[in-house]
Amino acid sequence: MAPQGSQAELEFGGPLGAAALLLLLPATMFHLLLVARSGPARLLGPPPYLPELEELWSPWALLLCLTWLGLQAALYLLPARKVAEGQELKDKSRLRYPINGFQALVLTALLVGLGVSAGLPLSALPEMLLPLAFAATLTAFIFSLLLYLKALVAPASALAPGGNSGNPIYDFFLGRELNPRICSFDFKYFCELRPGLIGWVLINLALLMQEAELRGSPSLAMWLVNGFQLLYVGDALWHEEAVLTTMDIIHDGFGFMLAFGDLAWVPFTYSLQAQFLLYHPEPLGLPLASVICLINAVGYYIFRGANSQKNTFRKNPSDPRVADLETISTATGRRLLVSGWWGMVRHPNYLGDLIMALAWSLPCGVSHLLPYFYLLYFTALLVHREARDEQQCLQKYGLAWRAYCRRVPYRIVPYIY
Ligand SMILES: NC(=O)C1=CN([C@@H]2O[C@H](COP(=O)(O)OP(=O)(O)OC[C@H]3O[C@@H](n4cnc5c(N)ncnc54)[C@H](OP(=O)(O)O)[C@@H]3O)[C@@H](O)[C@H]2O)C=CC1
Ligand SMILES: CC(C)CCC[C@@H](C)[C@H]1CC=C2C3=C(CC[C@@]21C)[C@@]1(C)CC[C@H](O)C(C)(C)[C@@H]1CC3
Repeated sequence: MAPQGSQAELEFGGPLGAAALLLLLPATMFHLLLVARSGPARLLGPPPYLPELEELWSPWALLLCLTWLGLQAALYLLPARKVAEGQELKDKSRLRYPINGFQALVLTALLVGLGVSAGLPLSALPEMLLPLAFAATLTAFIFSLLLYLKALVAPASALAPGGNSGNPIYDFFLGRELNPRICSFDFKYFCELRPGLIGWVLINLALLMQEAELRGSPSLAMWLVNGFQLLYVGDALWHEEAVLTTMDIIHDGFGFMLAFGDLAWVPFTYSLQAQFLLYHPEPLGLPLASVICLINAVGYYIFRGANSQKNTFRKNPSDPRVADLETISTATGRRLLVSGWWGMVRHPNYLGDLIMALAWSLPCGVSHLLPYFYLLYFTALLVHREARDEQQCLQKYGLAWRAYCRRVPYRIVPYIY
């Protein structure tokens, strides 16, 4: 049995690490936003200047940010094509989740399309990125504070395995409650997939439109970055149910890390390549563009194949698509796949995701390190995530997990790592 509450091993360097990340993550996001629009675009140098509060704070940006959250919340509440059940909780119950994320994406696209044809100046959005990021950070901070307070009155069975150390900074950062809800509105599930991911592709689109205004038409590089990332977001929302088996939903509490990650970090840093291209146009020929498309397709094939194989297997191990795969039994009754994608490395889905991350940076050329920030950050995130997952699986499956590790020795990249 995993240790709970204050006895659980502290992650992210404990309270000190959490306090440092509380400051470092927003600072990095603002650094990237400032550097992307500067001439030298130096990832590792100092920011071109330090913005004054007037440049960051705008009541209009806050209003826009809250309207966006309100719109996505309204779309979340619309009737869903399906209601899915989550994994079994400590008290043996299962929560229910609406599966209508893709519908929200399509309806948002329709609304934005209507707005633009009625004169909505979407291409003005890139000029507002700094105050919008500030408003999103402020919203995430206040929201996390409310979540922390809400958890004070939550029953012990509703608390996450981590995030309840008793140290307020650590617990605020990691999140105390596992699935904070008001009635059937699940805040973590809502934030993980909707406002941030859809916001990200909307920012990308606005950058594409501004490039078209500036240069007559969007560049091929900008089309590729927009297309690849739209595919990624569309795929996440199409396979929305799969998020119910991720570490974030099953294990992590909902605190500043995920609230800031979902609402601010994803839309404003994941759109970095498109931001870079607006200010640093990169000529791209068709032969190189085709190679980059091929890299993205290979990454997507591995990512989707691996994620779908595991989800199908976890939902129904006798499904004909996975029934022939080799498995090993564990003491919990759940089995582990040891052939197919999951027999190649222990995290084939991470490998596919990383290959796609490379394809998103390549259209920006190799003259700057900045567009490769996502690839570097993502490698660090996935290596750390893999180690956390490994720890959790060892606790869950014990000897069977060790047998799996012997059978499949590489973690993410075959024969390398
Ligand atoms: N773009 C981004 O910023 C991010 C993207 N991601 C992506 O999210 C996706 C989900 O990632 P994440 O939640 O970290 O982890 P995974 O989807 O890899 O899930 C890990 C879990 O899968 C199960 N599992 C592991 N090995 C096996 C096996 N051999 N057979 C069957 N089940 C197995 C275990 O849970 P159990 O046995 O309990 O089912 C384990 O805890 C990934 O594709 C990742 O790339 C993740 C983070 C950030
Ligand atoms: C701000 C910090 C550095 C950490 C925050 C991490 C979060 C940004 C990520 C944690 C797990 C995520 C996932 C996705 C987006 C990023 C975050 C929230 C995901 C929704 C992206 C789309 C994928 O298809 C997915 C598998 C659904 C992802 C699930 C995990």
